[in-house]
Amino acid sequence: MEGANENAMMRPSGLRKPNPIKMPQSPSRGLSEISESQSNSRMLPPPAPGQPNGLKHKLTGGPEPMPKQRKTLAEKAGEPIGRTIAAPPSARPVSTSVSKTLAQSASRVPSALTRTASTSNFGTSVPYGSRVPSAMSAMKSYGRPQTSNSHHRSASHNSVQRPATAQAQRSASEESAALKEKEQWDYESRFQTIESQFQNMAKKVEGTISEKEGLQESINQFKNKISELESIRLQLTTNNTRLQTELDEYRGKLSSATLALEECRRAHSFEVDDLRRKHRNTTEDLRDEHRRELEKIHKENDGAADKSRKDFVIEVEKLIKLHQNELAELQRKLKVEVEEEKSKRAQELEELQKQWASKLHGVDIDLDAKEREAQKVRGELSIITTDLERERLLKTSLQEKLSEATGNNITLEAANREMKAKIDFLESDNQAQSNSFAELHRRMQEAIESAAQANEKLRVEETLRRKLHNQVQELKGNIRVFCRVRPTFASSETEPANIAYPDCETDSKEVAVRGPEQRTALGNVTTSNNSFSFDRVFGPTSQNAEVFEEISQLVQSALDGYNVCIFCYGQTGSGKTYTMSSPDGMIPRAVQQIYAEATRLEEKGWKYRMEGSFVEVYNENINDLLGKSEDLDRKKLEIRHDTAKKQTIITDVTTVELDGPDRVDEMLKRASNNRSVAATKANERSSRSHSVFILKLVGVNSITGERSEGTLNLVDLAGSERLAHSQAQGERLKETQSINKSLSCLGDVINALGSAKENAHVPYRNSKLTYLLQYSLGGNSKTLMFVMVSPDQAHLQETITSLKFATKVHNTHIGTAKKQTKTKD
Ligand SMILES: Nc1ncnc2c1ncn2[C@@H]1O[C@H](COP(=O)(O)OP(=O)(O)OP(=O)(O)O)[C@@H](O)[C@H]1O
Repeated sequence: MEGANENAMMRPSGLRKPNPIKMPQSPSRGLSEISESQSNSRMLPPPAPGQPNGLKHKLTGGPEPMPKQRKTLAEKAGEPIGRTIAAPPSARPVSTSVSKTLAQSASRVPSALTRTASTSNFGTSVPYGSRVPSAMSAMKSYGRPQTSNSHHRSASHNSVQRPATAQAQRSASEESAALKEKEQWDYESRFQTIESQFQNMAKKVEGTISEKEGLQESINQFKNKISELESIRLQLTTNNTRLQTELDEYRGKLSSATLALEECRRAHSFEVDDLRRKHRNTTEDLRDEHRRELEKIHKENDGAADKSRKDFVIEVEKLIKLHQNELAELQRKLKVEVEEEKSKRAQELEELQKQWASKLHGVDIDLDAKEREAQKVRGELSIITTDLERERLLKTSLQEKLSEATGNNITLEAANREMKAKIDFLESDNQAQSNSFAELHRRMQEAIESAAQANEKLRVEETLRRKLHNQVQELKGNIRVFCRVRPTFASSETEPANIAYPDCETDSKEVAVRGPEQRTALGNVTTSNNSFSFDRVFGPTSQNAEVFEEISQLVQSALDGYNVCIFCYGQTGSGKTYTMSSPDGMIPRAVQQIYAEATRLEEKGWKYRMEGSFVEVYNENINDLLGKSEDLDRKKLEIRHDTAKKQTIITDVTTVELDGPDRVDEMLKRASNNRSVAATKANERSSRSHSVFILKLVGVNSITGERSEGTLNLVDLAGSERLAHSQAQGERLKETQSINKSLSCLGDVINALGSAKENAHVPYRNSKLTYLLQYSLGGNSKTLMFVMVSPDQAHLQETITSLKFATKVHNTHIGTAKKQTKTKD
C-alpha cells in the first residue's frame, strides 16, 4: 500500500513529494493533487513483453526507452532546485495522440523544419521561467487550454488552500509542530510549481518531436514521388524517339503523294477544258432551237395576248378608279388632319407668341429699367464729369490764387515790414496818437447821437407831414375832378372842336368849349360858350408825367392808409386807357412811386406788402383779367364786403404779390391779352367794359408799432357815349345799356354821397361797379375823377355831356376821409 502511494506521489519531473511530517490524509486530498500528466502516465497500458513500456519510438521506430528512475523527495532534498529544472530528463513519455496531431499539422506548416531545428535545443537554450513565442503560439494553435503561467497560478492556489485544511485538523496545543508543518507546506507548494513548469516544458518538447516526425514523413513521401517521376521521364523519352522515327516515315510518304496529286490535277484540268468546250457548243445549239421555238410560240400567242392586255387594261382602270377613290378619301382625311394640325399649331403658335410677347414685354421692361439705369449712370457720369471739370477749374483757379496769394504775401510782407517801421516811428509819439484817437472817438459818438436825434425828428416830422398832407387833401376835397383833353390826330377826318383853356398859364382849372351852332327862330346862328371849372385841367400837350405829379399826392395817401379811387370817365377814344394803363400811365407810375416811397420809408421803420389784382365789369359781370382768358364771361366772381374791416373781397380772383415794379408790367400785359382775346367776340372790349386795378398796401412800422392798410383803385371806365348816339343794336345795345346803367349808378352814388343828409342811403348795390368801389367812394376814401375829353368836333356833344357830368361830381362834397390805421397796444 505504501509502495502504491509512492508511485501515485511520483511526479512527472521525477521529484518526490516532500513528506517529512506524517499527516493524516484524506482520500479526496490525495486525488486533488494528481495532475493531468500524472493521470496520463498512469493510464498507459502495461508494457508488452520484451519492451520496457510497451510504446514504440515515433522517429526511430525503436522501443520507447524506459522512463528514468526518479529520485525520491528525500533523495533530492539536498539538490538545488534550479539545476533540476534546467536539465529536465531527455527522454520523456510522449502522448501518442498528441504526437500524431503535431506531425499532421507540421506537414501543413511550411516553416516546420525551422521550428523543429530551433526546438531541438529547447531543453538547453531556454532558461527557467522564460517564454518561447514559437512554442507558445504552436501550443495555442493546437488548442492547449492553459499556458504554463495559468497552470502555475492554479497550482499556487491549491497550495494556499491546503495548509488551511491541515490547520483545521491539527490540535491547538502543537504550535511548534504546526510551524514546522507550515514550512514543510511551503516547500510543497514550491515543488508543485516546479512540477507544473516541468510538465509544460515536457509538453513543448513533445510537440517539437511530433513536428519533426511529421516532417520526416513528408520528406520520404517527396522522395518516393521523385523516383516515380524519374521513371515517367524515361518512358516519355523512349516514346519520343519512336514517334520521331514514325514522323520521318510519314514525311517520305507525303512527298510521294504530293507528286501523284499534281499529276492528277493536270489530267483533270485537261478533262475539264474538254467538257467546257462541249458544253458551250451544246448550249449554243439549244439556245438557237429555243429562240426558234419562242418565235413560233409568240406568233401563236399574239392574239391571246391582245385579249388579255385589254382585260388587263380594264382591270387596271378599275384599279386606278379604286385607287383614286381611296386616294381622294385619304386626301380628305389628310386635309382634315392637316386642318386640325394647323389649328393646333396655330394655337400653339399663338400661345408661343403670347409667351414670347410677355417675355418680350418683360425684356422691354428690363431694357427700359436698364436704359433708365444707364441714363441715370450717364447722368451721374456727366455730373461727375462736370464736377471733375469744375474741380479742375477750381484747382487751376486755386493754383492761380495761390500764386497770386504768394505774390500778395510777398507784397504784404513788404507792407508789414513797412508798417512795422511806421509803428516803430509812431510808437515814438504814442501818447499824442492816443489822445487824438480818443478825440476822434468822442466826436464819432457825438455824430452818432446827433444822427439818432435827427432820425427821431424825422420820424416825428413824417407823422406831422402825413397829418398835414391829409389836411391839405381834405381842404382840396375828398372828391376831386381833373380834366384832360387828348391831342388831335393828324389823321383825324373831323374838324377839331373849339376848346379853350382860359387860365392855362395860371391855375389851369378852366376849360371852355364852344358848343355847336344853333339857329334861332329868327334864323340867326348862335353858338353857346360852355365853360367848366375843375381841380385841374390838362391840355392836349400835357404829358402823363405831369398828370401823375398831381395825383401822386393821392398815391401817397394810399400808402398812408387811405382808400383811394382814381377813375377815368369819358367817351370812347378820349384817352382813358392811355392815361391809366399806357407804359407811362398812372398805374405803372403809381406802383413805381409806391415802391420808391416804401423803400424810403423802410429807414423809418415801415415795411410794406403789396398785392395787385385786375378785374373788369362787363355786362354787370366781374371777370378776372389775370386769370385764364377762356374763363372770361364764364367764371363767376362774387363781391364780398367785410363791413367791420371796411374791405372788399372778390372771390376766386387772382392776386399777385408785387415784389418789384416790373411785376406790374406783366400784369398789365396779361390783362391786355385777355381783353384782346375777348375782343374777338365783342368788338373793342376795352371800350365796352370797366376795368379796375386794385392795389392793396399793408404797411407795418416796426419802430412805432403803427400799421396801415390802404387800397388804391385805378378804374378805367367804359365809353360813356349816349345810347341814342351810339345807335347800337343787339349785343352792342346790351353792352351800352349796362355801361350807361353803371355810369348812371356811379353818378347816383356820388350824388348821394354829396347830399346834405346824414346817413343818407347810398345806392352802391345798384351796379356791380359801384358795389365793387363801395369802400373807395365816399366818406372813408379819397376819390379822383379824370374826365377825358376828345378834341374832335364830331365828339363835341359827348364832350359837353361828359364835362357837365364831371362838373356835377366836382360840385359834390363828400365827408372827411378816415385813415385805416392801427397802433400797437
Ligand atoms: N394824351 C394823349 N397823348 C397822345 N395820344 C393819346 C392821348 N390820349 C389818347 N391818345 C391816343 O388816342 C387813342 C385813343 O385813346 P384811348 O384808347 O386811351 O381811348 P379810350 O378812352 O381808352 O378808348 P376806349 O374807351 O375805347 O378804351 C389811342 O391811340 C391813344 O394812344
